[in-house]
Amino acid sequence: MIEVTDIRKSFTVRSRAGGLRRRRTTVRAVDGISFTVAPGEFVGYLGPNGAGKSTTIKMLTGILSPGSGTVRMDGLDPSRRRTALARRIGVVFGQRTTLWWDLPLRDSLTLIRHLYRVDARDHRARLAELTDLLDLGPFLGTPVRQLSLGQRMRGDLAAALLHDPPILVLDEPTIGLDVVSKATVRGFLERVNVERGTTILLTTHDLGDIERLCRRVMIIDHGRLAYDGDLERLRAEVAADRVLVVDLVRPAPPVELPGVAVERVEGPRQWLRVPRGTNAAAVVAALADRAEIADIALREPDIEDVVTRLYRDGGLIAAEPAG
Ligand SMILES: Nc1ncnc2c1ncn2[C@@H]1O[C@H](COP(=O)(O)OP(=O)(O)OP(=O)(O)O)[C@@H](O)[C@H]1O
Repeated sequence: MIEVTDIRKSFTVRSRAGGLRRRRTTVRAVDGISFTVAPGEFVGYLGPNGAGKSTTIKMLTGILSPGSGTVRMDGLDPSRRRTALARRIGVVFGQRTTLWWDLPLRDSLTLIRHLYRVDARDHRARLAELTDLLDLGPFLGTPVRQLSLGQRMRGDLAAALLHDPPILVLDEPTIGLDVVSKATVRGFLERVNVERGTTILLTTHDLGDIERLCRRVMIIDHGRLAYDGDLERLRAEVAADRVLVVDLVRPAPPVELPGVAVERVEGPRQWLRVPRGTNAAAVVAALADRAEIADIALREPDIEDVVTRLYRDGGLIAAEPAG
């Protein structure tokens, strides 16, 4: 169980304000966030760059203390009980590894057994299981520095789960992975969640991760929760529109078509928002009557669109408990 109550964290940033003068500004990285993740839930944590995701994750894992508010991970306060917490949670940061760079993967995993004081027999059984699920066998003897990104990520997942923690926190676990490695990692995470009942909080920019794995999503922007609820409801209410990216032969004023809003114009390129229920082919045909088209592409909404739209429209969907 993860319980977060009104956490906040600000950073003071110094910048040059011209000449020798320096300006201090305060960045409210996390600005009053509350949520609960029940045991066995698999929740996606999304938001645009700089929204406050990593800062939240750092507070959940005890790397940073909240400026105010409380965090309880399986009942523990992460910033005060880091050692006890380490045995109850697994953490994976896609951008860096917890493995020892020069050691073969197997030795890294053995060291982790000692760190977490896992019983030797339990360790053997768990390692065998994880080796099988993540197909680690072919590279257990390879030094971590020689592993591909996908292999290393599988090694990191094994390291995070060797001590069988009830909670797993993942920060961009599929970043940079190819399609096959992504599928392996996603399939593995799904099994861990379903078969072991592990509670998982997943931060990602990859909507594919979310679609495959999470029923509930939380979206953060400017340090606040903009949405907390069902993925399907979010898609239906917010991400309904698609965007037609049109390259005209010559720059032109924003095209006027019924029901279609021009979002952006850059030289000959225009971005047209096509609402759900509007036939994109009919829009293209109407457009072709008015202007000469050089190229056209239809873009499905991605996470950034969803978040941008949530804010552009000003009407945040009220946060609601998962259900
Ligand atoms: N140590 C720090 N010192 C100063 N400012 C920081 C620090 N860490 C984060 N910030 C600022 O806090 C805000 C939130 O950053 P955070 O890393 O939590 O965002 P994020 O959602 O994880 O972004 P990304 O998707 O780019 O990883 C940003 O404006 C960032 O510049």
